[in-house]
Amino acid sequence: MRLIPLADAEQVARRAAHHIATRIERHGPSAQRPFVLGLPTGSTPLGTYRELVRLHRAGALSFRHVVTFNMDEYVGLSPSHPQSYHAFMHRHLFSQIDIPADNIHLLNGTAEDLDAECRRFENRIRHYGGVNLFLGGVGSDGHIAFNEPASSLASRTRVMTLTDATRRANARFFNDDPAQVPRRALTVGVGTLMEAEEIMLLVTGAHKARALQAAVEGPVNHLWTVSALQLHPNSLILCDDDATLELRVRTLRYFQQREADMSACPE
Ligand SMILES: N[C@@H]1[C@@H](O)[C@H](O)[C@@H](COP(=O)(O)O)O[C@@H]1O
Repeated sequence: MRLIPLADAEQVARRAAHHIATRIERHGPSAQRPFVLGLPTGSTPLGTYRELVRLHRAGALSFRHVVTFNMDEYVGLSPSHPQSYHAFMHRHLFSQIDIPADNIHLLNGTAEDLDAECRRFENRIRHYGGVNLFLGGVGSDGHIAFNEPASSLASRTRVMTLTDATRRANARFFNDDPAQVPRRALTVGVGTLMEAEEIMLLVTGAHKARALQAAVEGPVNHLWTVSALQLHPNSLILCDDDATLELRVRTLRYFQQREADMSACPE
C-alpha cells in the first residue's frame, strides 16, 4: 500500500486527477484497447472531477477511448432522478468531457431483475478485460462503494441493504431526511474492486480519520471493508492532513519519508 499524505482536499483532487491523466496517457488507449476507469460518487471526488474537466478543456486529456464503470447506484431511483448516481455523474463529469455515451456504464437501480443486472455489469467489466484503475472514496464507517460493514471481502456486484449510518450520512442529498434515502443499493463487491489493476482511494476530512486508520493500520476485517486494500498489490491512498488525525505518528512519518524519497527519484 502506498499512502500519500497531502495538505488539503484541493491538493488531493489535483494529485488524483493528474494520476488518472498520466495512467490514461501511458496506456495509449485506442478503440480496440480502451482505458477502463472505475468511478465513485460522493462529495470527495468532486474536486478531482473538476480538475479532470479542466485538463480536458485545456486540451491535455481526452476520454474518447476511456470506458467507465461506476461503482454503485441506489435501488429505485430512475436515471433521471436528480439524486441518482446516473444524474450525479452526468452533471459533474460526463456532460463536460468527450466520452462517448456507449463507453459509460452505470448499474440500473430500476431494473426489473436486479440480480441479472448485477451479473450483466460484471460481464461487461470482464468483456473489457477488467478495470485498469478504480477510483474510490470511503464512508466514515470504512465502507467502500456500498460495501457496508460485514460485507464479504470476496463479494461481487449485488444488492445491498444500507445501514442507518449511511442513510443518515447521505440524507444531506435528500432534503436532510434519512427516510427519503433509498434503503437499498446496487454495488460492485469488494472482490470486484480487488480485481482492478490499481485502486486509488481519496480520503479527506477529520470525519474520515477513523476509516483511514482502519485502512492503513487496522487488521483486514470485514467490519471495515476498506481494510481489504491491504491485500491489493497496487493500492494508493491520497489523504489530506485532517484525515491523518488517528494515524500513529510513526506511521505518518514513514509514509512522508517514503514520498520524500520517491520525489527524489520519481516513478
Ligand atoms: N456509495 C458512496 C461511497 O462510494 C462514498 O465513498 C461514500 C462517501 O461519500 P463522501 O465522499 O460524500 O464522503 O458515500 C457513499 O456511501
